[in-house]
Amino acid sequence: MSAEPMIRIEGLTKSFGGRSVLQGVDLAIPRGCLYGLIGPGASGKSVLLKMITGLLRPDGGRVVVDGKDVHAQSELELQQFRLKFGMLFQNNALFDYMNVGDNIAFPLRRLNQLSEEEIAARVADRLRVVSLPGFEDRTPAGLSGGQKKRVGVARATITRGEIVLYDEPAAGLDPVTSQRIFDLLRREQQAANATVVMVSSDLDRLLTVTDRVGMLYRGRLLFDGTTGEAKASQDPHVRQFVHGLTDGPL
Ligand SMILES: Nc1ncnc2c1ncn2[C@@H]1O[C@H](COP(=O)(O)OP(=O)(O)OP(=O)(O)O)[C@@H](O)[C@H]1O
Repeated sequence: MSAEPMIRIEGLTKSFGGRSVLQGVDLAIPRGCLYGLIGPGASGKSVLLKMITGLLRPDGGRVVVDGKDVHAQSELELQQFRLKFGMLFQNNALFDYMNVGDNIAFPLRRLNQLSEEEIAARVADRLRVVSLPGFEDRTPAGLSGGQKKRVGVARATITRGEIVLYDEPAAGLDPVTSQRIFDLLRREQQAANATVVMVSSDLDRLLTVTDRVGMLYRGRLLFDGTTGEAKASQDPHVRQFVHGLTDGPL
């Protein structure tokens, strides 16, 4: 890991309709790190992910990704910049009118760099990695929830983006399938040495794969540290949240 973080967030603020969501968030995510972003519902985790990609503009502060001030870019530059990312967003459903292969190939075709043969080979490789070999011609409607998520992972990693963002990658899945998804994301992150930011409310499983963890609470980053430090934290908010305790300040 080099000294300059892949993602540097400084004094980030955001309000919606007069309601403050982020109140000065500072955060540095090292290169090659799998970073888990946690916090109670509506604490701004998804908002923060969207700001990292430039999909949402902050009211104040800066997001610097790979040395570039994200929100100082023009819309055209931003479109180019977003190609750096793989993304699996919470409601980022698959396109029902496309088969599985075309869904996975979609971000790669937008790059417009590879031949159809190369794209087909990459899609087949991704499907093998997510244990769905030969699923190219299937329709998303005919897949289970877990299979859809795995196709989503295949799509998020097909461009070999240096940065991959996952918002609730295993929501709604059974415990075994969830753990398999987290293990898969970890393997992929390590194989590509990617910088990954992952939001998940499934803390038990999330913390089996993270290097570092940040907790958002009341508009601020209440905690930032290694996974071990998060588990051992004596801060009453962090402790209650990480261990899922009913008694405490939350
Ligand atoms: N585009 C928007 N317009 C108005 N309000 C928004 C918008 N996006 C987010 N919000 C509000 O910002 C707050 C934070 O939302 P966000 O989705 O980031 O929470 P979260 O921490 O990801 O929550 P959860 O764990 O419940 O998904 C919420 O109160 C939400 O209603």
